[in-house]
Amino acid sequence: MSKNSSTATGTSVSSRILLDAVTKHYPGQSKPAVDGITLEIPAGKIVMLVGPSGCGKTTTLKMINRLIEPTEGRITLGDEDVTNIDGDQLRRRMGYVIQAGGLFPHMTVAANIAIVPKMLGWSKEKIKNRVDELLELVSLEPAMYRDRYPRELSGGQQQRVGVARALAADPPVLLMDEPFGAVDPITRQRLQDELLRIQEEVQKTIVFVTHDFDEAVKLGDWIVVFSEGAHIVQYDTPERILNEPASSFVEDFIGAGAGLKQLTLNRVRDVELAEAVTGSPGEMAQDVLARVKEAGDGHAVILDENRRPLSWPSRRQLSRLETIPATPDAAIPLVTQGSTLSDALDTMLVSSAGAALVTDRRRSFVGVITVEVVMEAITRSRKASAMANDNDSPVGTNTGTIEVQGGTT
Ligand SMILES: Nc1ncnc2c1ncn2[C@@H]1O[C@H](COP(=O)(O)OP(=O)(O)OP(=O)(O)O)[C@@H](O)[C@H]1O
Repeated sequence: MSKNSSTATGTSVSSRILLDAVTKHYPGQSKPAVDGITLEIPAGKIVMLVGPSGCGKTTTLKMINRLIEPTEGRITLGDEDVTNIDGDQLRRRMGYVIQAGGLFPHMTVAANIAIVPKMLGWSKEKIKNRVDELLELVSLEPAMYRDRYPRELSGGQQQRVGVARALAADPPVLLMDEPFGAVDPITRQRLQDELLRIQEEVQKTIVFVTHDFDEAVKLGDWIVVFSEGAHIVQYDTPERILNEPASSFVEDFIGAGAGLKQLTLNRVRDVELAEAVTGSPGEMAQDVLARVKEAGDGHAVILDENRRPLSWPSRRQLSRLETIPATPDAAIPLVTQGSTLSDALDTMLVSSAGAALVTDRRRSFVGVITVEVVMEAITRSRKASAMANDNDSPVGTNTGTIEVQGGTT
């Protein structure tokens, strides 16, 4: 549901973007890289641009913030034609995130995030508060990270700072070009989950380029499948693209296992979790073991004082302990309520536990998800016809100027 109103981190109103018969012809190229595209990006939604290499995704994205000038056509943001306004000014209103965050190596994390607010002449106090607020938003402890340099961060942390920087001046639009392309699959999964959580709070209009169809299904409210020349082969919801691919081109692009990909559409919070016996550090292990036996369980979840999972010992491990240690076990399979069932399944398979611990937004324990529950969900989503209401489908064609329909949302 898009809210389109004031947000948790600012007061800007999201805006619809419209590319109206936009063409990009690079000098010396025989064919246009983008061929007369008309594309509506609804306000407050995530629209994913996917397609084979060289089909014109990045060119389309960069024309929106005028890093690339269109050869023909018009682009509007809300009611405003932005084709002729100053490019620098426009880019302050559109956050831009690229692979590896694109951070300036000689500037601290705080200085990187503060670039646009400084240009806008904010006071030192306001900038400092905003930097800390954004670091919190992207799950980086401000006191620990604000004075570090990019080289002192992991790839995933750099990417988070990149997102924080793009959000700094609370722009209505975020443009993201393969932002998670350079990180390992587990970090990528976390960053995707975080983006979805942040989007729940900030409700931006997001255009996101990716090579990865699974990423498109997971993040997109809408997906545009391009062929060469940014020709729109299908512009639809992830459900409908999976269930009713418009052509064999789209089918090939989806690849094998469309049924399994449906799992990307369901989240852990949508399924029933199992309860678990819990224990605390310092308790007698035999007391915890007795509770595990009484409940007929195989394991106990050890929680810290904030109910965050520390470890997940089995009966056998408990029987070897005297008191429960406070040592965290980095290898326990953990997912959040916002994780997709597909990611949950991956986590379980990697850990071979056949189950994973589920935490909420504050990382507190809420229950256990099992492989059985995920398998049931696969059966259910196969049966469910994913016929979403298509009245609100945004416009996407390559056939010339469209009539602009009602308002900015
Ligand atoms: N500066 C340029 N000059 C000439 N041709 C270009 C330029 N930039 C891109 N192109 C061409 O335009 C087409 C579209 O490129 P674009 O980078 O938009 O594709 P893409 O879909 O983002 O590709 P990828 O997924 O590989 O990043 C390609 O054929 C590319 O070779």
